[in-house]
Amino acid sequence: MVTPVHSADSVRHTDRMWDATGSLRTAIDGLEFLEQLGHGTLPLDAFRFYIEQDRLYLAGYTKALAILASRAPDATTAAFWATSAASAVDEASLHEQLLSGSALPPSDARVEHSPTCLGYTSYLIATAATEPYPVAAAAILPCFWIYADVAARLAGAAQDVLARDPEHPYARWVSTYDSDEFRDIVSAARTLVDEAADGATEAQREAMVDAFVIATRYELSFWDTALHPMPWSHSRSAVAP
Ligand SMILES: Cc1ncc(CO)c(N)n1
Repeated sequence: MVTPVHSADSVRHTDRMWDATGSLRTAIDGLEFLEQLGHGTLPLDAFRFYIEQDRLYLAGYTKALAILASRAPDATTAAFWATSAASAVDEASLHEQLLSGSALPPSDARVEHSPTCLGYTSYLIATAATEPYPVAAAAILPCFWIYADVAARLAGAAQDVLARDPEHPYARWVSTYDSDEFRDIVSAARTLVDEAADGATEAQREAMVDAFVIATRYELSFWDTALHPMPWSHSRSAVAP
């Protein structure tokens, strides 16, 4: 029997990637933003800022997924990433509805990427375009997995919010990501990343862990900076007429 190169143990490479983010995930679990989101006590303007940034994020994420699709090893894998790109557009239209509806305070300020949002989307697009396919796939995985993990934990608290107000925008956020449908997608994405790891070199497998850690750090920062903004050191108005 031919033994595959990496079958010396049965630990999935995505488990190793997950374990490497242990301390970041502990920090995510303790985020005030998520605690308040789950309990419905998050200030509406912080949620609006998050949704505005996430709309910009989703535009970049869609492109990163489309690039990843073009680099996939076979048509089925390409179709999975391309379908995810299309789903991100649907997700963005939900954001659009939220922002134009009356649930959130109106804002006429011109929205530009926060440093975290621009850093994250630029990182995903650059990695999808220029890194080996297994590393590019690993970088995109936290977007799926961390969201499902967080939403599952927030679901209990959100039940209470939903019971009080079935239309609450925060409850809708949790139910989008804490769903069987989304869990199945996360599981399929994980399988594809494990398959990519099976065919990767040892150096690429290490780079996969690094990419997963970097993207998880951005996930943490994305929520954190919605409540505790880390704006550009100079605003646009300081340089533009
Ligand atoms: C920052 C971020 N990561 C992941 C998702 C899930 O698509 C999202 N909407 N936003």
